Amino acid sequence: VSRFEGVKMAPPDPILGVSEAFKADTDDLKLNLGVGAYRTEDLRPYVLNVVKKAENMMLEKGENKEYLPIEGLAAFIKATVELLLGADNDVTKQGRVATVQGLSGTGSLRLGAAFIQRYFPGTQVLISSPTWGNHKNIFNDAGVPWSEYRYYDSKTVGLDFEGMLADIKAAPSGSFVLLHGCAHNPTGIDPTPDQWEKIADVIQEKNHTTFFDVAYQGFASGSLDEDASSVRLFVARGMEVFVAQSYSKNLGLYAERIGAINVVCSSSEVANRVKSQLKRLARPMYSNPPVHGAQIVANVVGNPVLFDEWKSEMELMSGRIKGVRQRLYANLSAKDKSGKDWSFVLRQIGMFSFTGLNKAQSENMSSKWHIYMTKDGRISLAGLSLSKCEYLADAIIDSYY
Ligand SMILES: Cc1ncc(COP(=O)(O)O)c(CNOCC(=O)O)c1O
Repeated sequence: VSRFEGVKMAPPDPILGVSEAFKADTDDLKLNLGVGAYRTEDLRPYVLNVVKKAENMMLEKGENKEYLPIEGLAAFIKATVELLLGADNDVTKQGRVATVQGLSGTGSLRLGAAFIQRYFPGTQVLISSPTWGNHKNIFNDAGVPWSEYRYYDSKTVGLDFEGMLADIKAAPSGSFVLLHGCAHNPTGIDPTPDQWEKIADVIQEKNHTTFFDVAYQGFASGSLDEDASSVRLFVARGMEVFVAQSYSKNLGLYAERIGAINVVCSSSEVANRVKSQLKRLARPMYSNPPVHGAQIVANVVGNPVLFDEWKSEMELMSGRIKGVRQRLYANLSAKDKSGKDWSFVLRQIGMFSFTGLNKAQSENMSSKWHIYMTKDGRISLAGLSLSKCEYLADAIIDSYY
């Protein structure tokens, strides 16, 4: 008898498990609106032109395969913090940011969580309700307790701003507050600039520390600067913040696992100590990070021509998603005779639309219409083409009523 008899089968991942179900479906009409991965109009994965050009540069130059330092590739670290805070940001110039290359957004969140567990054992992190499916797993496995702040208001299909502020205010002083920098996943609902100011006020009043999760910079609005404005607002106020970054979406480097954890500190002396402890946590976790994705980011950002081309490709990707959002809304409002207001589909930004479909209704979407989405009612518009919007609208209306 095996020693592992007691090991039970794990449940399928709420997001990646949807893709498995999609693959098993043999119907030609099937649509995968589960995983947040960009597809072109003909529903194929997209490798950005700038990524191909950067890789050609690397092949010509010839890269060795030596270990990177624990903190990652120096050129990447310089590029990633400048993208986040702006090239001329004095916080960067003052050396007040501890930046360590992470295994994409997930690994960067995990490293930040490990730091919190080590230096603030028992202190909780507040996460939005709902939030990205993996946030709870990351903090659970890092041994960081979490509780939820109200975020989504199903009545208005908008932000429960009063509830959010109240819950952040009610939390014990010195809690960590996880905020999506832009393109909230799964709701697609972001605070307005004025609301960000009020959120910063409460966090400062309570001596909380913000943990920004920035997985869609440049992908939500098409502008790198606009999508970083919430982070830059908090940093401009002199707040110390954690920021996890990911290049999965905006540079399409999903499987390269490239991201960073940044800790903005009150002085460079503190930043150096924080960075040394982040490295100390990374070393026994994975020792040092992979070079390929870091080199691509460094080459794209470090080359003005490629950087500009990247910006236009991001506008193209976010523009295509805005187009399907509008087409979907047009079909929903034209077909639904009940007079329901579907305009929330237009107001939401980023890769996702939070349809308000419940678990049973989203199951009807897959069983009857072969459309795959997460059980919380989220659909990834990145997996939708203009030509499929009518079919999707029919399915949503059929499932909704
Ligand atoms: C908010 C957020 N943080 C972090 C991440 C981390 O992604 P990665 O580890 O690939 O950088 C993601 C990626 N989402 O995954 C796709 C999906 O929700 O269907 C994310 O959405």
